[in-house]
Amino acid sequence: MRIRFTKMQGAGNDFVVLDETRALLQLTPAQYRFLADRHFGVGADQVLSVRLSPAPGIDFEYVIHNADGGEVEQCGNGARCFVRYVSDKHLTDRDRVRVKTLGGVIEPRLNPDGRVTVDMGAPVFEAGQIPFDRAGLSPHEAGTWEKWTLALGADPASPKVAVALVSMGNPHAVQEVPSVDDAPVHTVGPQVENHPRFPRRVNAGFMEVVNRALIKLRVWERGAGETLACGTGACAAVVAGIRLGRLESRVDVQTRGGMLTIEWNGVGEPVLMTGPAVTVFEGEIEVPDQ
Ligand SMILES: N[C@H](CCC[C@H](N)C(=O)O)C(=O)O
Repeated sequence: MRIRFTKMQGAGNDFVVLDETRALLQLTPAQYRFLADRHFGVGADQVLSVRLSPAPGIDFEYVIHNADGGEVEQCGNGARCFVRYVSDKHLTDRDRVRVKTLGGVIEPRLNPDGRVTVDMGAPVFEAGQIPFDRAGLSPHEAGTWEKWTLALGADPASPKVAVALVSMGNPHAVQEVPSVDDAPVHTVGPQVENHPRFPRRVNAGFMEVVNRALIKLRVWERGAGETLACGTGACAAVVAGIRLGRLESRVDVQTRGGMLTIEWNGVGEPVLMTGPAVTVFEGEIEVPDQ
């Protein structure tokens, strides 16, 4: 099957964007993996599908697949690219749209300065909330949303990490580190991602607090590995830091791919994320029938 795609990136988190407003492509997980493959396909962290919505008051549906082919609830950097895409393709004449994802309704809007702000909705804290269900807990793991101790091995003497559990529609386990440059992202990241505490896996954030208005962040993403930036991960890290009294209500997040700005005014309030959204190139590719 030959399909057209648009390659986009938001702070270096990159995407294959598919226009499904006229017809659904009905791709398989293997075909999503092919599109995301950096050697045999286009190459991306996620594949984003743009669809119309039948629901009143909702303009579009936004379907997100990770590079491993799995469908997930939310993608923040992708949401900025989403509104840039529908505006550039004249699929809407408005700068602000309401978009339904598996993880809830979000509202991205184009700003005059070319950056994009997304109302990401309100965060959810682990309290037996989905997807932080309690299945698979071993006796020596326990805690509250802000300090959940994860044993990184079956042996009781194995190393442990303390994470803050925040859902932005998709699940995040954030730990504070003295330096993101020295953080064990590629060893501890996969261990947290695949920990039995998270039956649907989890995104593993590593946050360095520089001051009350600036953090550095690296994220080992569920289903994609370390990305240059993670929008929902930036939201989750800042929300955790604010609730723990470590950060102000407006924080710049320095990622390896660029700067994001997160604003949050407290529990029950929406998280606003602002950052770049760039179209890199358009293309066509023959996708194997799998
Ligand atoms: N890997 C994430 C989805 C993409 C999130 C990230 N790219 C973002 O910008 O929020 C998950 O499995 O929940």
